Amino acid sequence: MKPIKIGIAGTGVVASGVVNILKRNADEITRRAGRDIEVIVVSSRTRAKAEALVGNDVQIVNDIMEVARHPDVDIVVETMGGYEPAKSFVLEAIAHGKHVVTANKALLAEHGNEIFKAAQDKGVTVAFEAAVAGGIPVIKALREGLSANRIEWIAGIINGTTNFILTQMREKGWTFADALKVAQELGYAEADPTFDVEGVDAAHKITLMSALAFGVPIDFKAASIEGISKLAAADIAYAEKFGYRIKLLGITKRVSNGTTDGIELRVHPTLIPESRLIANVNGVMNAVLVKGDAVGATLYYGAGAGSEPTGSSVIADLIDVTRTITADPEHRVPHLAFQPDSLASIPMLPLSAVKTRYYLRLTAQDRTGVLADITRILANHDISVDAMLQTEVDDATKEAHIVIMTHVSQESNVDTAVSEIKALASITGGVVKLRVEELG
Ligand SMILES: NC(=O)C1=CN([C@@H]2O[C@H](COP(=O)(O)OP(=O)(O)OC[C@H]3O[C@@H](n4cnc5c(N)ncnc54)[C@H](OP(=O)(O)O)[C@@H]3O)[C@@H](O)[C@H]2O)C=CC1
Ligand SMILES: N[C@@H](CCO)C(=O)O
Repeated sequence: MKPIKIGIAGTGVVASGVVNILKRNADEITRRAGRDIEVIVVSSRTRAKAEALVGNDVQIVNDIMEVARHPDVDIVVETMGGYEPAKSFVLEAIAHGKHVVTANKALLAEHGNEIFKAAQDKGVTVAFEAAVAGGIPVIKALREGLSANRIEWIAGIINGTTNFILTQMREKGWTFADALKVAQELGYAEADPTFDVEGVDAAHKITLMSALAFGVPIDFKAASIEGISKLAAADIAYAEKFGYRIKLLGITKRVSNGTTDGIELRVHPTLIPESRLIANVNGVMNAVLVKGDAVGATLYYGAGAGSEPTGSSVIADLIDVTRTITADPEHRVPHLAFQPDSLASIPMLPLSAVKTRYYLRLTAQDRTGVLADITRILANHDISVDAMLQTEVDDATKEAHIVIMTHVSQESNVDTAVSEIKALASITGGVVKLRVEELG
């Protein structure tokens, strides 16, 4: 059979992984795909960079649209990142009847509904395994392996950069800034690393997984997002005293009971019992826990970023698309796991509706009655205390830290209680509030 012809936009970290693996594992890939997969054109604004990657036998163009419109290309690979020109490039390629493989979660979280609709209308596929959790085939698991299940929840460490930073800070005492710099040097971070550290990248990924899990349209605006930039080393240490590790988690949950029906979609630093496997996922590694009603909890683990791990996912998509390229579009796996005319309209729940356990850290003056005031306020808002610790009073400031672990409480009640606690004269600093997930 004649080779499948590929055009790649971008010559960066991910594109390099794709090109290098395609060269190194050409035989294995052909045996799996049933035909050769051949890169025939790449775009680059720096010709020398592209030549160093693909040599002289591959066409190199300056204008990405030449890749999108190339008459011989069957599948385009979008590895530029960002919203534009990536969106125009992908839509142009679809309009020209090309299948698309992309690693761009930002693009799909913001514009995926429009892009998948355009692809469906044109009868082409947009594949995006590399967009979520780097080298871990979790999109495949959600779309295919778990398709018998009602998915109950997903919780994942889905940003390699922040997990790398948290690990280096905890294990090696690195500063946040140093750890981020190394993550950038290793090619893990986004072009704008605030997407990583402020939780936006994880929110893009959990938004895509939420749509796949629950059969709803992609709704990035519904995500509540909190990153790790304000996380204090003191809270990492106190959490450990209670037997917990702090990880940046993306969480999506279907809540369906007598009083609430909807989907939670959130990213925030989270306390996880240190006995859980996922609490021990370190460095750039990612892990995604998926709870299905039939299968129970399943865990997917692997490198969440980096050139070849991400290239591995891109090529898996290339092979998948190659295998189905001649299939009737109706018989391909739907983009969002559910048939496009079967997407449901389920409300997205606000953060105030979340019910979980909470970690609170207060800085208080050493005054009689302060603990009584705090516990009275918590009790008034239906929040019961599971455990508490108080540090020794600092001689200089006459302040101590009070750390409280609550039982399951409602976020809106906790927020009201926190405002009242902050207003107490004896509370001198802010109140740190972190969520706890048992993930049992
Ligand atoms: N790095 C990683 O570990 C992972 C990255 N991803 C995603 O993969 C995508 C690419 O990431 P990565 O490879 O790290 O990014 P890089 O910055 O390393 O590479 C991006 C490439 O895209 C090209 N490019 C960027 N902007 C433009 C533009 N305006 N016009 C034309 N070409 C452009 C550049 O090519 P040139 O300079 O040659 O023109 C550059 O080589 C992103 O969506 C990212 O989120 C997903 C999973 C993991
Ligand atoms: N910046 C992302 C790349 C992989 O999506 C991360 O660190 O996880």
